[in-house]
Amino acid sequence: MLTNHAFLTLPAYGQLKAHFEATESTHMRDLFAQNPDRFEQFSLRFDDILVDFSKNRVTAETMTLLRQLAEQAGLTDAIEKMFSGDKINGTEGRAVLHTALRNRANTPVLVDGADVMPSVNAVLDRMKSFTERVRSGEWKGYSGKAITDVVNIGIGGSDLGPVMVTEALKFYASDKLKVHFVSNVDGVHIYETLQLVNPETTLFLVASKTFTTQETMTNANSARQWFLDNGGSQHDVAKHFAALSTNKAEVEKFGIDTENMFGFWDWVGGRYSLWSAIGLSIALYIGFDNFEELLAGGHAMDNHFRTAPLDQNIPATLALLGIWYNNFYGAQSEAILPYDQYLHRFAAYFQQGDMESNGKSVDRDGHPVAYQTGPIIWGEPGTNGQHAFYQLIHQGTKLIPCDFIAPAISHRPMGDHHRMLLSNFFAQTEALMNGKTEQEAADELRKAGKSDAEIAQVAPFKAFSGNRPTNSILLKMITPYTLGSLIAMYEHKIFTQGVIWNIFSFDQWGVELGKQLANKILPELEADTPVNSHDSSTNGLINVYKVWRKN
Ligand SMILES: O=P(O)(O)OC[C@H]1O[C@](O)(CO)[C@@H](O)[C@@H]1O
Repeated sequence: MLTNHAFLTLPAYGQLKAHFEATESTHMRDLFAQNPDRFEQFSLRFDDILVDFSKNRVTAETMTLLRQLAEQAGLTDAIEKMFSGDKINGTEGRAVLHTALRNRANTPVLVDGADVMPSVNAVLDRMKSFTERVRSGEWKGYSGKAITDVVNIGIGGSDLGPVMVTEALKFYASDKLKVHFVSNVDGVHIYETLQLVNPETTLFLVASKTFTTQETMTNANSARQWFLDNGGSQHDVAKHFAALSTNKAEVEKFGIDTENMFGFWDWVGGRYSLWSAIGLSIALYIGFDNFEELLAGGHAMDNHFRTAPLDQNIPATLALLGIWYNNFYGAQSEAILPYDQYLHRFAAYFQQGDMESNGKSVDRDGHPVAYQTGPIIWGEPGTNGQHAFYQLIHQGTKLIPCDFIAPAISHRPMGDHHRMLLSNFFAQTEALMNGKTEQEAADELRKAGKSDAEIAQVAPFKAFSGNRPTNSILLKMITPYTLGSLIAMYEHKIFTQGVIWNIFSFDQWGVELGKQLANKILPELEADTPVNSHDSSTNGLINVYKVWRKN
């Protein structure tokens, strides 16, 4: 278990508070003017990833104090505990070992005294041979045809990771196999997906750690019914349905041949499971070699996180910067802005990764926290975001630290597109940092021939305060390996913050209450008789629904 501490009483917290008060009004423009080496001093490289954090409201002293905060919170010890299989998920009594899933060094990792690596490798071997059989066409559907479409049915961590990675690595995909994802219990999702596929050539992957999740089981049942109604027989289900789960009993109950079950373990959190059997849709889509590259990239970042000193440690640095804004500047959110269309689901993926992990308000002793924990994560790919919400980032009243992510080389070089995209990537962080003074705005207007009256009227609106923090994460190219490293980098950032805030990052009790209430309401929706067992709002809504659904 992790060592507990009181975040607000860590000596470095008090020092940071005083440092914040003394430096809050410093403008990054001045920091850059004073220090020509700022980029070298405040950027880190890892393989083909450059993390430039120089456009943050920090000095060398800020970073030193933040690192002291991490040390005082026991980060080094916590990292070792996670990697070595300690049961750091305290409320569920579980180890947290997604790192073992990508442990390409194959060094033993012990849980309750037993090495998990042989089981990890055995599942990977089965995934490999299954992937090869499906991709080569050797695996046949019931009418003897090869598989052309894979439909992954899952939700949350059993969906978002595979969706994000298959989109991000589309360049590596085979054109013989399409992937589709069904997550929402809204029948529209499965209906529309089934319109696109043929039962003879479709493989359904039912992806659920627990195999009890309402949305997934409902969609899986509808998919099986559709399969049976459209030419498949009960006997043929084995050729068209596979399960990715930890729950063998429920898989059997559903009727999936356990030969077609790819297992994982309770020490894999749902939102950290793309590296496990949950990644089968990824392996099928991009091939097993590429899936292994993804694992290798994640493993390389694990080694970096575990061994690099704090001043060289990329995930820890990003985590500390996040804490600086979250706990001292009072920033409520962080934006993730990938300048790469293939990464268009990256922010959505880390909405779950971060918000389900660190959206907690009770510390590891079970006491309410008296400080802010996990931020709101949001974002869209650049340049679309620029034409939607960047106005608020540039000139709104809120401080929104942003991560800008871009590859130097595009997989699809089309004319000048990539250069234009990157000119926006570079320009935005420069603009957010520098801003534009009212005087500069007035000078521009004067040059454009505006009168003094016009200038006085318009210049205030054309001024930008700047001093808005950004990290620039420049990758050489989005390959399976770099993507693996990038994902692991964010995972460890989230972990580091959870350690410093003294919260449990690997449970998610907050999603339970809504599930329980939905289960209570579901039978109440059957009859047309009005309900009166809830508050007046809930009763009112249900009763209007009961009237309206009749038309
Ligand atoms: O894989 P399962 O068990 O279907 O769970 C799906 C998702 O539901 C949650 O438990 C809660 O949203 C997530 O953590 C998880 O990723």
